[in-house]
This record gives sequence, C-alpha cells and structure tokens, in this order.
Amino acid sequence: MAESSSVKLIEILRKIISRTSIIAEGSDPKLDSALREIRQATTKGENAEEILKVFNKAEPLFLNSEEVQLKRAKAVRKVFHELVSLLEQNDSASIPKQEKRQFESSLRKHWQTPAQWPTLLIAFLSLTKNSLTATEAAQDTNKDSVIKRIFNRREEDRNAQNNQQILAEISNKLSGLMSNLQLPSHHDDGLAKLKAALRNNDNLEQLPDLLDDVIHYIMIIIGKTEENLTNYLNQLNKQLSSINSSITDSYQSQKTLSQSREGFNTTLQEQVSDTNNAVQGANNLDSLKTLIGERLTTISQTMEEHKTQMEEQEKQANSSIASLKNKVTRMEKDTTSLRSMLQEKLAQAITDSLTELPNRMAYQDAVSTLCKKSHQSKQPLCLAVCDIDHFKRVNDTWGHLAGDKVLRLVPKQIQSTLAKEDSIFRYGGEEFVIIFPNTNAAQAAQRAEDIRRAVEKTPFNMQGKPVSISISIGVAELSPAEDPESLFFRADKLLYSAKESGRNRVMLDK
Ligand SMILES: Nc1nc2c(ncn2[C@@H]2O[C@H](COP(=O)(O)OP(=O)(O)OP(=O)(O)O)[C@@H](O)[C@H]2O)c(=O)[nH]1
Repeated sequence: MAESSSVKLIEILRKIISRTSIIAEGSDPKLDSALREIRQATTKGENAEEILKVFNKAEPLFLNSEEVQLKRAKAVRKVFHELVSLLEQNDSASIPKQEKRQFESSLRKHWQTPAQWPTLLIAFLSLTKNSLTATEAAQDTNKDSVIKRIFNRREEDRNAQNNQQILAEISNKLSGLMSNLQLPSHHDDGLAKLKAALRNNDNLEQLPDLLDDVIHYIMIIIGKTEENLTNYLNQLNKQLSSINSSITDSYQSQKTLSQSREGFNTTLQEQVSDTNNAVQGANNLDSLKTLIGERLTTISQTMEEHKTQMEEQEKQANSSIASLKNKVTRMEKDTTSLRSMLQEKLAQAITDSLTELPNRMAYQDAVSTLCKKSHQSKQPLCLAVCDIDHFKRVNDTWGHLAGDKVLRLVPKQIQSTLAKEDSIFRYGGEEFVIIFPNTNAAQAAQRAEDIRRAVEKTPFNMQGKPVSISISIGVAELSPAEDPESLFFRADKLLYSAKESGRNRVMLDK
C-alpha cells in the first residue's frame, strides 16, 4: 500500500472509531469509560496490540449494553401491546381497524428504535381518541362499547369501578414504560412525580397531558444525540487545537534553527571583517602573521562548533525519520488487520443473525442506490413487501423456536424463486422486502405470485405435524422521481389491503 494512502486510511479509521464511540456513549458509565480508553488509544497512535487490549477489555460491556438496550425495547413493545389489548378488552369493534393495524405495523417496525417511541405514543394517543369518538358516535345506537366503559365519565355507576380499573391499568403501564427510560439523574424528581401522577390518575381528560409529559421525557433521551454531537465537536476542537500547537512548536524549532544558522553567518562575517580591519591596521609582517594565525584559530573554532551542532541536529533528524518510518510500517500492518476486522464488523452490522439475510440497514442502502439507477437509466423497478400471515399464531401455538424456524425457512423458499438480480432483505419481525430491478409491475406481480405459491405449497413441519404457512404481498412500481420511502409506503399499504382482503394474496397498484 502506498504510504500516503495508508496514512489517509488510518486517519479515516481513527475518525470513524472516535465518532462512533462518542455516539455509543451515554447508556452505561462503565462502557463510557471503556469507550474513552479506546478513543485515547486510537488518537494517541498506540500500536495494534495496545488497541486490541483495550478493545478486548470493552467487548463484554458492548455485548451487555446491546442486551440491555434490547431488553428495554422489548419491555416498551410489551407495554404498547398491553395498552392495545386493554383498549380491545371485551369489544374490539369500537377501535378503528385500519388505524389499529397501522399502529401495530409501526410498532413492529420501530419498537427497537427509541427515536420512534414518541411517534408511537402519539399514534397510540390518536388511536385512543378515535376509539373514544367512535364510541360516542355509537352511543345513540345504545351499543355497550368497552371504550365507552373505559373512558366515558358519564357512564352508569355499575361500570364506574371497572372503568377506573382499566384506566388505572393504562396509567400503570405508562408508568412502567417510564421506568424503562434511562434519564440523567437530575430528571429523577420530575420522573417520580410523573410516575406518581400516572399511578394516581383516575381521569381520562388528564391522560393526554400525562402522555405529553411521557413524550417530553422520551424527547430528552433522544436529545442525547444532540448532546453527543456537541461532545464530538468539543473533542474535535481539542484535537484541532492540539494539531495547531504541534504545528506552532515545529514552526518555532524551525525558526530557532534558522536563527542559529543566521547567528553563525553573522559571527563568521564579523570575524572575517575584524580580521580584514586588523590586517589593514597591521604595520609589520610578524604582527600580521600572529594576527592572522589568531583570527584563523577563532574562525576554525566557530566552524568546528557549528559543524558539531549541525551533526547533532542531523543525528536527531535521522533518528526521528527512522522512528517515523517504523511507525508507518507498524501502522501499515495494523491497518491490514483493522481493515479486515472492520469489514467483518460491517458485514455483521448489515446481516440479520436469525435468517442470515441482509437486514433493514442493508435494504436502505440498496434501495436508494437501485432507485437512483432506475431513475437515471429509465428502467423500471418494483418493490414487494411480504409479511407472513398470522405469524403470531405460529409463535403462540408452536413456540418461539418454531416461529424462528419458519422465519428461516420462508425466505429460503422465496429465494428459490427469485431471479439473479433480485434481492431480498429481512425488514423486521416477519416482514421481508424484495427489490426487483429492471422489472415492470406486471412482471413483478407474476414473480410475487410465484413466491406466494411457493410458500403456500411448502410443507412446514411442527413437532411432526404438517402446518400451512402463507404470506401476503404488496407490490409497487417506482414512479418517475419517486423516492424509496414513498415507494415502500405504497407497497406496504398494498400489503395491508392484501391482509384486509383475506391474506395469502398479492396486491398490486392499479
Ligand atoms: N419467533 C419469532 N417471532 C417474532 C420475531 N419477530 C417478531 N415476531 C413475532 O411476530 C408476531 C407478529 O404478529 P402480528 O404483527 O400480530 O402479525 P400476525 O400474527 O403475523 O398477523 P397478520 O400480519 O395480521 O397476518 C409477533 O407475535 C412478534 O412477537 C422473531 O424474530 N422470532
């Protein structure tokens, strides 16, 4: 590898490590200090062994932090599921079906992303309100809806106790949700007050305000990203000022060197001119001889001193060049192993561990590149969003491990029908996305139909019993100038129409 490109690569890797480690901060003080050590080791230019040592020390903390975050996200998802079940209790007819489905879909997609939790809460609040409105409209028809029972404060006394219980449960769940947020300690008081208010809440009208407060605290957690950015900028600033002072030091030593050279020249000139004057003033040969002899001795002493000084400086320069060369050679070696380590980590980051398919992050990259290509080449592109039907039942009936087995087998069946250039991703949960490049809507619909049939025909065995599995698919073709998000949104909507119209079918944009 050329020296300049390896130095550049090392610089980039250092920046990446520094930046990502700052972003990762804030969930565990022990992890924070390990991250700081890693940052220091890389910015100080330690060798690979040193860096590996600090990294190995931190690795168990990384794994632990991932687990904690996943646990938190799972707890949040569970609370949302329980909140929806509470709304559904006894009479799900009053909940707007489409809105509930959309809420559940967002939950499926975003439960692992804390930044989306406020949006989920807002969506849940809207679902609650609309359920209430639907109930009020239904009051005339004298239907005894659960929402009416839960929320209508004018209800009869015989239901009041039940209503209070359900409302208390909702508030309780929200209070549990708050316990899962990791806020800086100065929010402890505010959080405790909010949790108490949630626990003691017996009035529906207060629920939106309390939800606002819940959202506010979640926003604070998300605000941590901004804080991280500020930390990062501060750190960058420090690094820049340290580089600046190194440059100033080196400029100063250059200046000293040229000053000493100038000093030597001046001394030499003075000595020569003194000699000249003395020669002019000498009046006999002997005194002239003695004078020149003395002057030459002084000049040669000055030159000797200067030579020694220069040799010393050259020795120092040579040794610092040699040490720099050593550093570069070492860095070259480190880069090779770091690069393969990073490539491995990158591959892990974009691969779903259960199905070994590229994950949602990989999908985001692929879809934006392929959409751009399609717009430029004016070739068609289609997107299919597939979702396993009644997958919850598989988990509920046969257990989570059986569910995982289905999640591994279904995409294998799908892959067996795909063309070489098509690509499939696990988008999340039991949802898969397929990109069909250079394929128009009619062709994609045919391919999706083949996929649907292949899955339908596959005999899945659960504890020795054959079980049928089906999938629903929404297919949309990329429109001129359309962005990937809007394409996905349309395909996802079509998937829901497929679900609404009975599942195990393909729905295409008309
Ligand atoms: N075993 C297993 N289950 C998962 C995984 N990810 C999500 N799930 C489950 O997938 C289920 C999805 O259920 P729902 O969103 O209600 O949808 P569904 O039962 O498929 O019903 P429809 O989509 O309406 O046909 C939930 O029970 C999740 O817990 C996973 O990695 N493994």
